[in-house]
This record gives sequence, C-alpha cells and structure tokens, in this order.
Amino acid sequence: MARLILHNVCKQFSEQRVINNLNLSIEPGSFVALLGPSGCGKSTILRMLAGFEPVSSGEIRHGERCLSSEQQHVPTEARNFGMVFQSYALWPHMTVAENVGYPLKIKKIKGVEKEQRIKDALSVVELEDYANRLPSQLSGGQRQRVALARSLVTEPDVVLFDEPLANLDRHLRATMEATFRAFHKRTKATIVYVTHDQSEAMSLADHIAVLHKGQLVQWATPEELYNTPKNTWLANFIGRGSVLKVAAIEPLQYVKTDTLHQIVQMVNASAATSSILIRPHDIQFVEENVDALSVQVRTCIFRGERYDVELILNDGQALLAYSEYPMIEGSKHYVRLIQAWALEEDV
Ligand SMILES: Nc1ncnc2c1ncn2[C@@H]1O[C@H](COP(=O)(O)OP(=O)(O)OP(=O)(O)O)[C@@H](O)[C@H]1O
Repeated sequence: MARLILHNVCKQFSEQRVINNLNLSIEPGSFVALLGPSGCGKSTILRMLAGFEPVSSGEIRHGERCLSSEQQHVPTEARNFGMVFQSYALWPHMTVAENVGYPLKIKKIKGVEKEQRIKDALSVVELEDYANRLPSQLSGGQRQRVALARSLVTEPDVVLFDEPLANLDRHLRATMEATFRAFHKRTKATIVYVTHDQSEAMSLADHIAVLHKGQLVQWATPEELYNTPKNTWLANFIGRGSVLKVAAIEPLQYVKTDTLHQIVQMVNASAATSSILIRPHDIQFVEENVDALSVQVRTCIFRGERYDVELILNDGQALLAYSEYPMIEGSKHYVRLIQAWALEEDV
C-alpha cells in the first residue's frame, strides 16, 4: 500500500483560485477527513484525487506513481480508487448484486470470481440477503451500504467519500458511522472523507485536514484539533468554548490558572491584543475567594445531561460553562479557570 501525496496542489477556475498550495501526506490505511465550511474547496480536492479534475499546478502522487500534474493526468478509471457519493448513484433498474458488480463488469472480471467478490462485498455491509432487490426496495441507509459495497468490490487502495451521510437522518447517520468504522477496519483501505460536519469528522477520522477558503488551516488528529487549535477561526469552528480577547500573550501554549486569571482580569480595550480559548469543562464554580473570578449568569439552558450557562466577566466578555444544576439568570458567582489555550490571530 502506498502513501497518497499532495504536493503544492493549486486549483484555479478561470480567474478564481479555489485551492492554494495544498500539501498533505496521507499514510496508507489511514482514515482522513477533509473538513471545512461550504465552499472551502473540499469537493474540489476530492475530485482532483478521483481524476475528475486536473490540477492547475503541483502534483498528486500515489506512492511513486504521479497521478496528476501540469504535464500528466491519469484518468479516473486507471486509478483504481473507490468512490461513494452523497446521492448513492445506484442504477435503479439493476438489482443490488448487479449494482455492486458493475465495476467488475468494466474491469472484465467474470464468473466465479465475480460472484465471490460481490458476495464478500455485500457481507462487509451486511446486505447478503438483499442481493436480488432493486434500489427502490431499500431504505436510504441500505442504499448507501450498497454504494459502499460497490466502492470496495474492485479492492481499491483508496476509497473517496463525498459527504456520504448528508442525505440521511440523524439516527441513521450514527448507525452508518459504525458501518464506516467497520468497513475501514475490515478493508484497511486508505479513506479520504469529505464532510462539513465536525462531529462526523472527529468520530471517524484519525487525521483531519481543516480547510478555509482553499487554504489548509491545520492538519492534525481530532484530539489535537480540539485541544490545540491553531487560530481563532479554528477555535470557533471546532468544539464548544469561548474565545476571549486578553492582554498580549505568546500564542500556541497552555496558560494555567494564576497567569490566566491575571491576563483575563488585566483586560482593557488597548491591552487586548491576543486571544485565548477556554473550553467549558475547564471552568469550575467555586466559593468566593481572593483568587477566584467574579461572573454573572446571563442565560442558563437545560441540555439534558447538564445546563449550558453563559457567564459574563467583569469586562463584559462572555464565557460558556457547564453546570449540573440550574443557575438563576442575573445571579453572581465565582469561577476558577483551570487552563486556556493561547491562539494565533487569523491572517
Ligand atoms: N467547475 C467549477 N467551476 C467554477 N468554480 C467552481 C467549480 N467547482 C467548484 N467551484 C468553486 O470552487 C469553490 C470550492 O468549491 P467546492 O465545491 O470544492 O467546495 P466545498 O467545500 O466542497 O463546498 P460544499 O460543502 O458546499 O460542497 C467554490 O467557490 C465553488 O464555487
């Protein structure tokens, strides 16, 4: 199995540059998510990997093999990549088995081998008993599983997913996430998965590329992204928490309680040149004491397992905290901040 490499990849549509100098090195067998808001360029990257779009400059390599550059373009059918789209793209007049076997027909794989591969692929997605049904006789989740089975029947090294859960309801999405996890474990294929849903990316991928306006903002594990986001845009995009303006502080470091309280309290408009991220679970409610920060409750919302409490600091900035108990709006309290992460400013 080979590494998938994007080296200085740029993509331009007439005057508009939509991907800017993208560099990624994707380990064989890893599950990678391309995550970002609508229009950031995720699908364009996937389409270039699939071979539907040439690169404008730079290079895409699979191991030693150049798939795409200004001089060269290996067509889609010669890449042996599996693909799963949001719309399933099944043939309505073909049975499940015929749909799954379609890529084998193109590759001229016939007879017993064809039958065995279809059977194996259907067994991975637990649809062996549905082989003779038509797509119209299946639920949305089952159709997506047929599309999954079809993507792996040719035993590809790489499978590309373009928002495959976008058309499914919330309950089915959770079930399908489990199917994708099992699929990845069983096939050991490299997966590149496009989504704008951060919780989907965080729960499935072992590495995430976060994109914003065609630019790679951070390439990291889900834990790294959550704990140490690079800049204020990313901190607002990933997970829940509060980005506070504070006095100047060196970015990309943790700030612990004593220093943290100092810089939060020192704020005045001219000194506030840096930003920090405080996650709700790093805020503790405490008894009044000289080291604590005083806050006022602005809102308190019941969320089932806890309450979301919006607190206001003395300088008027808002802080999201969690509480096991309801808190009265307008009431005054004291908090201890355990830690914060210092952010780079957006460019
Ligand atoms: N064929 C094309 N011609 C011109 N512009 C295009 C073309 N395809 C995409 N774009 C532009 O490239 C940018 C990135 O589009 P892309 O579809 O890759 O974004 P995305 O992150 O996948 O968005 P979404 O989540 O909404 O699907 C957008 O500004 C889009 O308008």
